[in-house]
Amino acid sequence: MYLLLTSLALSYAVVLAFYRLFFHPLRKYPGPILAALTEGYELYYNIIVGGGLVNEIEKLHKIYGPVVRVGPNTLHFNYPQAYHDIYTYGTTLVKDPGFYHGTAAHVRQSAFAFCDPQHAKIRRGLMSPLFSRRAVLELEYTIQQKIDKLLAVFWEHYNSPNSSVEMSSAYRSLTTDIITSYCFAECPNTLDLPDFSHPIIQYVEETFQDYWLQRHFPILTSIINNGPQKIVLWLLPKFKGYAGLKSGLERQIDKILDNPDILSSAEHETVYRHLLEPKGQERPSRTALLHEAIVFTAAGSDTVGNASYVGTFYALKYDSIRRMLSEELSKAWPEKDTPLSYAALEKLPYLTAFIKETLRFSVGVIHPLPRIVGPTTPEIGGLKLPAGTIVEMSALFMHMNPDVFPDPYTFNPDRWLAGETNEMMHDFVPFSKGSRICVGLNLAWSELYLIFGNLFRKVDLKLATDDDTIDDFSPEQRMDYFVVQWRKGYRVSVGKTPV
Ligand code: HEM
Repeated sequence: MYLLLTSLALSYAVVLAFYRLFFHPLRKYPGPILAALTEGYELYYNIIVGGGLVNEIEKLHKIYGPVVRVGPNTLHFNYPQAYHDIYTYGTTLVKDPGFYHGTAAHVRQSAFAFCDPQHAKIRRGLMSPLFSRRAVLELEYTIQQKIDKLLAVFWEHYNSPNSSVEMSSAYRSLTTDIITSYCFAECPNTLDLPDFSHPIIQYVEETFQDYWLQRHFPILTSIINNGPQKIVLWLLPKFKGYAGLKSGLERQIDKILDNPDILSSAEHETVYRHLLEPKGQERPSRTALLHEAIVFTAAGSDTVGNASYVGTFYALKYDSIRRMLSEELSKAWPEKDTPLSYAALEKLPYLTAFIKETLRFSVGVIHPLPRIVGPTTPEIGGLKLPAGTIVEMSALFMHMNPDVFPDPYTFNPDRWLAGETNEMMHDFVPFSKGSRICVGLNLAWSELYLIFGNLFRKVDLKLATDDDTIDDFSPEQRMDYFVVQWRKGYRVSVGKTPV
């Protein structure tokens, strides 16, 4: 019996391999044979190498050209027209369920994980009023309050010449408190821990690191959610972060469901209020509320935290950048103890160029975002592809395209100030494009203006270097866990600006 089953399985594998290599509609596209044969190629770079897929794809494009078969049924592109086609043909291309239902298995009922464009549109419609520019302008005080708190921690705990701040955790604590206050009118007060060691910071980082296990073994998420917690976490300790994040948010949601009046007494509008009072639509379930809350906490903190972290590094590494920021801010903001609004900061040309360069360079969501070609999808980058083909292009390849951004691996805000920037703006896609563009982009912009504005106006930061300090956010340092993570980090010393 075993012999029969084994020979059947082997025959199936041989026939499948033969089909994928010689009869598959993508057979004419170049790429490594192993990638054409099996999804194991992607698994190897995601899990065994550990966040290595984007770097590998970069190498593959150098060998095979602008279109590479990176999986049995997947093409990765490396030219702007293809990116624009994939992400703007709206509902004719959908998010790939094979990818999103695995990677986002822990948040299956969130807008982020919905692959059906209609479902995503309805859910996004419920939440988007909280993320409109108007709402962001009304609630910017929630951002300013947390920045003030970070600065107070700096003055109180890091004002001696021998102390230094680990900036990744500091920024992630700040952005966690911001996003949770903004979305839920309640936050874990991670900034109350002056060494920035609140467990939620680690939980979020670990949750992203679990993405590839979930992507390739989606059953793990069911086991973690439904099995006895202690045993499961003993067997799968990597998922402790996710379990911690989830249980904290569950407590918050249960409190609200038990006593919905809490929402009307909250300091300001919250995402729960929008979700629980849908006009003419079905109210999302407890699980859906939880899944949205996890997405907001993770997506809202990691991405802005990463951008702040990378941008600050270059402002400190290159004195000219730091000087330009300080001078512009001092002129526009003479009374630094009176807050300056986001609307005023937005008008500053150098700060704006610096933030654009930061978003270009830091590529927060670095993984290619896979979409499935539908029967009515027009050509992608000039190619007519069969329905069912998975197409993708990482934003990294847009932002590091030397034809549009000369010398792309140099951090250079001046590129945004020298003459015509239309072409760069067209290919500047930190938040993706089209119907699945980032929900939180208005909030992200305002956070970055307020964070950089306040820090470079009020704090005299200096890089505190040692052997472990990163010297460049270069390809060798980056890891692709859907979001970008870095192998090395940096610390800073803190002082007050003179006036
Ligand atoms: C610099 C900061 C940010 C960057 C670079 C960024 C980038 C992105 C990108 C590229 C996507 C598309 C993902 C995909 O198609 O799979 C996305 C989606 C999303 N982002 Fe952001 N994001 C940022 C900040 C935020 C913030 C502050 C929030 C706050 C709530 C947020 C919430 C979301 C949500 C809910 C989605 C899913 C949208 C959907 O699938 O329809 N993001 N983001």
